[in-house]
Amino acid sequence: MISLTHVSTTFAARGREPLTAVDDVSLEVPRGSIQGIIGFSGAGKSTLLRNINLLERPTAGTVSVAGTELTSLDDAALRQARHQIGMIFQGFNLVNNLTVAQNVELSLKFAGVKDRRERLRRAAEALEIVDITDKTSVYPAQLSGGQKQRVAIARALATKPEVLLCDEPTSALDPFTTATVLQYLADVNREFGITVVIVTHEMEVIKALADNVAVMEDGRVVEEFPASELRREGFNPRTSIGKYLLSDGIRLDRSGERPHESTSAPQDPDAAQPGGTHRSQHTALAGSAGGVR
Ligand SMILES: Nc1ncnc2c1ncn2[C@@H]1O[C@H](COP(=O)(O)OP(=O)(O)OP(=O)(O)O)[C@@H](O)[C@H]1O
Repeated sequence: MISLTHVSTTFAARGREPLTAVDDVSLEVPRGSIQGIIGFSGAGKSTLLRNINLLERPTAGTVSVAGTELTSLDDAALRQARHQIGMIFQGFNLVNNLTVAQNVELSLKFAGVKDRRERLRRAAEALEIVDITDKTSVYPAQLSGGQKQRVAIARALATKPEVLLCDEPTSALDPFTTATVLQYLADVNREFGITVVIVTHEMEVIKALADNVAVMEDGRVVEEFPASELRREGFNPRTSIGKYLLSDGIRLDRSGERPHESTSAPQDPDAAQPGGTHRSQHTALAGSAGGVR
């Protein structure tokens, strides 16, 4: 369904060293599956996600979605093809001076649905999918974070996309609301067969939702595995960053020792514990992957 072949994205700014955010990534996402992309801050996850709908055009490589090679399309054809790809963001990106219904209707307007009644009907239908029909006339400021994300999901679904790209969709939400939003994403994947790609730094999100996992570091996909592996006892990710991401969340060093910084990735994060070595992994990873949230 989604096929990335040798995709690279380099940002070049005058007076600065070019920065390769995505470095020669090839990835296949099967139709109807949920692909998780995980990695530390700065690993290139968001850039790779934005490469899929060409919100960020890769500097090299090809991107195909549903059999169409997006990287070969002209601007008009690309605008049309993008209607097959919905996207939601960490910050929801709703238009504050439009009501909930108008926010969803706007995406249909952009998609070229000319008839207003048809737009309103489809907006209501999309809002029903995420059970938020009681809020159609309110403004985003009157909604909770979880409600805003549900409206954003409705807006993304209104054009009946085949693919839904999710950029840290639950990072701004509490755990309970996170579970609710993930449930809606799981439901739309199952009910409508929508292929989902979700970027997150939260392993819990990957465990709950993904079928397949890609681990990114320094712009590269360094490891891929089926998410079911995460539930298998004895599963041991191949790379140190994969192992680290599997570890049990935040553990603070209370020893008072402050190991000197290393710029290389840890060799054996399983060995982290307790009293000192863990922080050195944080600093080591911060050096190699741009920091840990
Ligand atoms: N438009 C841009 N111009 C220049 N550099 C950029 C741009 N967008 C991203 N970068 C850089 O590319 C690298 C990868 O960024 P990206 O946002 O893709 O990482 P990420 O893994 O999604 O991080 P986070 O989890 O913090 O969002 C970072 O070093 C970032 O500063």
